[in-house]
Amino acid sequence: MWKFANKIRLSSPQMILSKKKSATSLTTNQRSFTTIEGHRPTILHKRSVDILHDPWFNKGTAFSMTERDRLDLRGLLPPNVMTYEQQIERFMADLTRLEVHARDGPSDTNALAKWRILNRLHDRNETMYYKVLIANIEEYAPIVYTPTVGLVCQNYCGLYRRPRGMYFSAADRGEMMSMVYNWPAEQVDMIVVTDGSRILGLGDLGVQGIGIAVGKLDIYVAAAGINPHRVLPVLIDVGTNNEKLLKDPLYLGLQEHRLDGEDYLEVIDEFMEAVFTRWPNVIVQFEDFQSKWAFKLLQRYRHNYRMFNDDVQGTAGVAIAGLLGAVRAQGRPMIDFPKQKIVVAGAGSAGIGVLNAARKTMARMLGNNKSAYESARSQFWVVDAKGLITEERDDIDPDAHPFARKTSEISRQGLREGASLAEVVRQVKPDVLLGLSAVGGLFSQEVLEALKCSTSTRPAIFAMSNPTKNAECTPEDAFSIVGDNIIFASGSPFKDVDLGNGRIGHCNQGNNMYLFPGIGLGTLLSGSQIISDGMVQAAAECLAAYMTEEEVVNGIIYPSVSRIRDITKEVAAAVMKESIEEDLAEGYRDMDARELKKLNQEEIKCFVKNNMWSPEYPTLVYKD
Ligand SMILES: NC(=O)C1=CN([C@@H]2O[C@H](COP(=O)(O)OP(=O)(O)OC[C@H]3O[C@@H](n4cnc5c(N)ncnc54)[C@H](O)[C@@H]3O)[C@@H](O)[C@H]2O)C=CC1
Ligand SMILES: CC(=O)C(=O)O
Ligand SMILES: [Mg+2]
Repeated sequence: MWKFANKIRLSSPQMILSKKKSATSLTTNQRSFTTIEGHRPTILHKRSVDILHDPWFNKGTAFSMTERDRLDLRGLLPPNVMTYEQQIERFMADLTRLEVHARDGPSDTNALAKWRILNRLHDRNETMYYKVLIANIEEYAPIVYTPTVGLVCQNYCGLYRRPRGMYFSAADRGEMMSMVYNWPAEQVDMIVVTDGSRILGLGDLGVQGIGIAVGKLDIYVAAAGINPHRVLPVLIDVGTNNEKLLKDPLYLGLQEHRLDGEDYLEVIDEFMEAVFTRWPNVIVQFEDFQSKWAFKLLQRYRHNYRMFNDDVQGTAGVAIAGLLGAVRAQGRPMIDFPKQKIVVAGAGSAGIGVLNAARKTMARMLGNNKSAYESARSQFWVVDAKGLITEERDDIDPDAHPFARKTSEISRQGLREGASLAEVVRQVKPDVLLGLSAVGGLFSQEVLEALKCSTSTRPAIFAMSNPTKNAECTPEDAFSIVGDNIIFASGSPFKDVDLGNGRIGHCNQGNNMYLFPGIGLGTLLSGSQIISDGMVQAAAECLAAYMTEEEVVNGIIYPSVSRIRDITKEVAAAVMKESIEEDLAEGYRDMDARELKKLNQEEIKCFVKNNMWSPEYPTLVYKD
């Protein structure tokens, strides 16, 4: 029997299959052994990701729940268990969709093919992957990040190959504290977590949203030099309200409607407790949670955990830097910012985040008192799906309430509750038109024509929604309709516009990628246990100050992506400095809080630079 057992230990399901096929040539004894063997388990000497990375044993999404528990795989795979047939169907569907994907892609028709090639390299050789990414960041950030990452998430169930990251689902309640130990890394510095409820401007993509967490962490490694062995993408699967995914037999997530209320909070609470128990110094970035939860979760956790919400806080910081750049581009000092009239289209997590931060920045410039705060409010007009938001609206969202225009004000301005964006722009003649609506083409010809009457010498257009097809307008339309003199920024990259006669209309990328890596790195290296408003503000001010006078006058208000590692280092140093000044810094490794306090600005920058990971092959030695 032991002899048999030893034989079986070396057997794989594939080997058993081949023995079965040639059963006719075996003796009766051997034949009956083969039949029994077919039902016997294959004994493994591996656990967890080592199994998933071994093509001999890997079953991918077909591991049953009991196997996942037995082999420490729970959480390492999408929650939906697939049959062999479904796996093949998914694979074949993906193969045949290849051409459609290429056509459906953004301006680069090969974008998805490039993503696949890069992804395969990522699976094979991380060092080489990040070397390629860092050296060609301008070319490949649009592939691993917006816009292509949006397409990847939309098609994730077809593209899914090797799992990357962890999945915590509503079905894992009560198990997360142990599941978290299935992740192979002893130390995790950075988690990006999403519940997939609002991926870029593409809506609820459920479990497929994990792609955005992977993409953001790629930027963390490339821009901030966070060690890739210490990052963890996480998808919390609480179901989906996307009816198409609920009906799709090949969908990899839970096929039930999203949890809500206390049930939802219980899941997120349990996840937070689990990851901070295993890795007390981890930083958690919340990403692409629908607005309904984005603010609530931020308030719930920000005072007790090292976390921030990128869409609310990172976007706000990037927008503030761009808005200040736009003031400078008009040839005015930044202190004139409180005089800017700003129309914002979109009052979700991103729009409201920007509005709150812009109002605070103005108020600080005006004296930081109650009247300054009130006066700053009157510089904003907010338009959402129902038009201009005023206090006359019945079901006004509490987060948008502070920006609802008063009836007396709007009647003076010839406006009304629900006025269209074009009407608002026509009447207000704003300095800035900023879109975070997720509605592609919202800045229509009519809206852009209306902006021609802006009272600004240099109107600014921020079409910040992602991915490319959700941008509120293209730079071509903006420059050709409003004029050559405008400032233009978009969330996803566009090419500069040729204005003729050797002149260029600069297309800036206004994306939170310029801040979140530095916020994360600065927090990590300071050892701050929370991320304060001051730290985020310091990051924004650093980005604003990064651009030279000459660049800004030429309409360049954000750095090129090729400089992202340098700007991230500066942002991280600014975040660290602020955390030291606020007495939040508890130190990192050998650098304790007292030592940190002794560092001057240059020394902080040097400390940051020295702690950024770079892709180099280490010398490897074997130790039992
Ligand atoms: N560039 C960047 O760094 C960032 C860009 N974003 C983008 O911002 C967009 C919005 O994100 P969230 O605020 O989280 O989404 P959300 O879904 O919470 O909010 C969208 C808002 O747009 C409004 N809206 C819808 N149709 C409209 C219309 N026709 N006119 C005016 N407003 C309209 C909605 O009423 C809602 O207030 C997404 O496309 C996202 O990709 C988000 C974060 C960062
Ligand atoms: C850039 C980003 O975070 C978003 O579009 O949601
Ligand atoms: Mg986001």
